[in-house]
Amino acid sequence: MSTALSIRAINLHYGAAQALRGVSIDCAPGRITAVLGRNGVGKSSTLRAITGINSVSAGEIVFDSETLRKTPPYKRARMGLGYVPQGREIFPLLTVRENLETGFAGLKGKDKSIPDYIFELFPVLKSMLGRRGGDLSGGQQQQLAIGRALVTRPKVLVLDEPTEGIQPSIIKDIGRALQFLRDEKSMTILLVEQYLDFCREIADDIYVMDRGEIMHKGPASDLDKPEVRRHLMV
Ligand SMILES: Nc1ncnc2c1ncn2[C@@H]1O[C@H](COP(=O)(O)OP(=O)(O)OP(=O)(O)O)[C@@H](O)[C@H]1O
Repeated sequence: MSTALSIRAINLHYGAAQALRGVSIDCAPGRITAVLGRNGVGKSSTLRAITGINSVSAGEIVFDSETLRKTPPYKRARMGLGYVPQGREIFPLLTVRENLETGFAGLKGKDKSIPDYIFELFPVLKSMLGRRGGDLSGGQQQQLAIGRALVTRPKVLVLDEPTEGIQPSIIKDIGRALQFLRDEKSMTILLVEQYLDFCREIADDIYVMDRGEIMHKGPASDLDKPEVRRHLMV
């Protein structure tokens, strides 16, 4: 299988505590890969290893045929790795437009624009361009965080729990947006989630984590198997 992003047997430690144990994930181009697992099993740590925020203690991450070793997060972003962090992390005092423009940092002069399709996906951002990020609802902030990542023109989009704390109608909009990015923009998407129904609806491939390890990988339909759900029950 060809991959756009490949995580190979990574370990990650916080001091003496090991958070990831030999985690391997392959993201096929133009598909949505979802990583599921309960709280604290290592989903965010996996994404932070991919983006370079946290260093791995073993294994490797291959993106766009390049092995990322000490590559800092801003260089990974410039290479085309877009990241939507858990909790959104938008800038509350900047306007919506300014938040989106922070995505220009790694772009060449002629590319420094906000693609129109972002406003087609999330019309609310257009109507609120002059408002401060902090004035937006949680769901609107999530749309802004996704929009900001799209401004960077990512080849691979990585999202940490995009449905967390968000109302159902906006979850639907986000699901549709991710499917559009996959189907119309051939984007490769990796997301971590706890919301099973969302993953069953939009994901192609799933990985299930438990206590720092991958316990299962397969098609999204595997979410109906009792032995897979066992790892996800609280
Ligand atoms: N900065 C940190 N320092 C020390 N331990 C950490 C740190 N971040 C995470 N951990 C620990 O590493 C383990 C994995 O955490 P991680 O946040 O990756 O899990 P998660 O599956 O994303 O959970 P959640 O859904 O709650 O975000 C947990 O035991 C957590 O307590």
